[in-house]
Amino acid sequence: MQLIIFDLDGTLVDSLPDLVNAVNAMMAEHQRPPVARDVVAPWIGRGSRWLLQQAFAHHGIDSGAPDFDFEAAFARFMVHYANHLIGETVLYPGVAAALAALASQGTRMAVCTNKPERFVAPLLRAMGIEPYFGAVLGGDSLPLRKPDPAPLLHLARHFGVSVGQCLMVGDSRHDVDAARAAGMSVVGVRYGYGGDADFAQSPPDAVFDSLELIPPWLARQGLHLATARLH
Ligand SMILES: O=C(O)COP(=O)(O)O
Ligand SMILES: [Mg+2]
Repeated sequence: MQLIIFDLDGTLVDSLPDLVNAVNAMMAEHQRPPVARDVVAPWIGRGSRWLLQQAFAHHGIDSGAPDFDFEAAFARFMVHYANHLIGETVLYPGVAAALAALASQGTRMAVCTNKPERFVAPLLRAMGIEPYFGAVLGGDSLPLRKPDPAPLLHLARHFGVSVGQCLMVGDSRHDVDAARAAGMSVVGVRYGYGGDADFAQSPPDAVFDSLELIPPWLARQGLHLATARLH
């Protein structure tokens, strides 16, 4: 693989506690009780607007109603998330080691997340992994976001590689759907927010419990391809 494109939330970082803190700061502003982490988890992966809409809907608030100022609420949510960006967020086990192993093999890497772009570089920097990535796209970097293939195709073009030379790594069906639509290979991580339920709907080529299993899997794939070429 020439380029590995990583999803962020649920794949590289466990940002659920901070996203929940931001959601619940919003709920408090709207006189609603906090939402539990396991309720919020499946709402992550389709972008911040969708996450906020789900939280309002959970408490019976129609954020699409004509008299509801969703843009004002979204702006408040962005302020809360900026305040909670790196409070409790951590790298998943094995991420640092896997990125180091891939970088040492000369693999180029990028991040494609639906999280708003302004948060992505500060978060990667705080986690100590920013230097690994040659490009980063957020959910508002382009007119279309995952599951649309546009950001993945944009990254392939940016690096000057074909889609057949790209691997997407993600935790949700939106990652799988985007990769399939782009014509890229895709593997899933089971520990994130989509999990087996998402992968049953949109099956990746392989599913792993740790990113550390990806470099040896890639090596085996390379071996298989080489063997196939010999025959
Ligand atoms: O939905 C989000 O805001 C982020 O999601 P992603 O990093 O999993 O794309
Ligand atoms: Mg994700």
